[in-house]
Amino acid sequence: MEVAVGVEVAVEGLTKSFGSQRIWQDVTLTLPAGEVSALLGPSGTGKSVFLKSLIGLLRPEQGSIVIDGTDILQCSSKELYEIRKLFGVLFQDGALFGSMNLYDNVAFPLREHTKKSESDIRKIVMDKLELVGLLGAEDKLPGEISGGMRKRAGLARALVLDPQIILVDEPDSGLDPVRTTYISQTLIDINAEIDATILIVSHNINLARTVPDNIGMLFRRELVMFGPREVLLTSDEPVVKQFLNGTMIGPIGMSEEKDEAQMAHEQALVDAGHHAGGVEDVEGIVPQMQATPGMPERQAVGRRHQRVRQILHTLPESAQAAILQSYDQEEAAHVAAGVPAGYDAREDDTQVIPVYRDDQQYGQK
Ligand SMILES: Nc1ncnc2c1ncn2[C@@H]1O[C@H](COP(=O)(O)OP(=O)(O)OP(=O)(O)O)[C@@H](O)[C@H]1O
Repeated sequence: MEVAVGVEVAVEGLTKSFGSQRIWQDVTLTLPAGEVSALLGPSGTGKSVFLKSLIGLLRPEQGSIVIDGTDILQCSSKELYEIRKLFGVLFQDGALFGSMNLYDNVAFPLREHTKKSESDIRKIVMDKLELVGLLGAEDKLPGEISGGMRKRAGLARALVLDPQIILVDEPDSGLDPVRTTYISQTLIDINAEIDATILIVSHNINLARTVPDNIGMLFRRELVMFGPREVLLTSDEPVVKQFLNGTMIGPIGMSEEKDEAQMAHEQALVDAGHHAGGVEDVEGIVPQMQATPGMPERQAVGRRHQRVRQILHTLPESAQAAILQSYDQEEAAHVAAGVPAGYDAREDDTQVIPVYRDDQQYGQK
């Protein structure tokens, strides 16, 4: 089945400062077209700044961001305006207009950027409100609904122009774990349906381990790693390991920087039986969320597996074994669910995009 693939976002050597404060430097990564990626990192590492840079709301002083053949740091404001139409963005608080009801909020981009009739607009708005589970709430004002509903309304609005790239800033902030999972499911379903390229910024471990195809990690002003979930979830890189397990043991401290003495002290406490926090017992490759039954097969999974198979031999042996085992389990689950065998065996799939240009993306600097 030929499915349109979303747009790749290629970031190279990106550096951003505010005055003398360096936020991050030399960030290089490619968001593979049509896949879901997540950018993680402790609070304050500049994840939101990165997201805003991708749509040209903030201007990094060095590097390039190439979207659909255009470097948005070099292009004219007219070209940037066109590129922005490819995006749908969900900001942390939903960024709704407080004086407009949900219907008008969601209809806003259609009225602003298209010449569609009000009856066409109604169809699209109701469709998106249904997708995020807000049918019946169209007349409510943002101030009258919960944070989770505001977030879902923000998502509906981000989707009305059929974006090819969807940016989501902390979908979980202010939401309980169940609502967070519903939002995650919606994002996975949208990816299955329209193959959009999605970037989620978050520090939610659960989301990071179960939702994205690719994971990136910002720490101490650097992109520590960026690559397929299988690679990050089996990584021995201390920052990645600590973050994905949410423990106190590792380089990340309360105030981000931690010295050797502090690390040794904490390790000694844990060796003596103190609980380091976190969820260590579920290390490794946990199953990824799947599209809701009845949705199209998520094409991103096959493309990602193909890419990982190409670099498998470069990974530690234990990681290779864990990855192959996880693929076998996924395949078995699919067969059990009635999906035809061979779903991942697309060695000759011409849709696979050679995305990665250097080893840095896998943290092998
Ligand atoms: N417009 C701005 N002007 C000056 N400094 C800014 C601006 N926007 C962000 N910063 C600074 O950049 C740093 C990174 O902020 P950012 O919000 O991107 O972090 P984050 O990783 O998203 O954090 P969190 O997970 O807590 O939301 C912070 O020190 C912040 O104060």
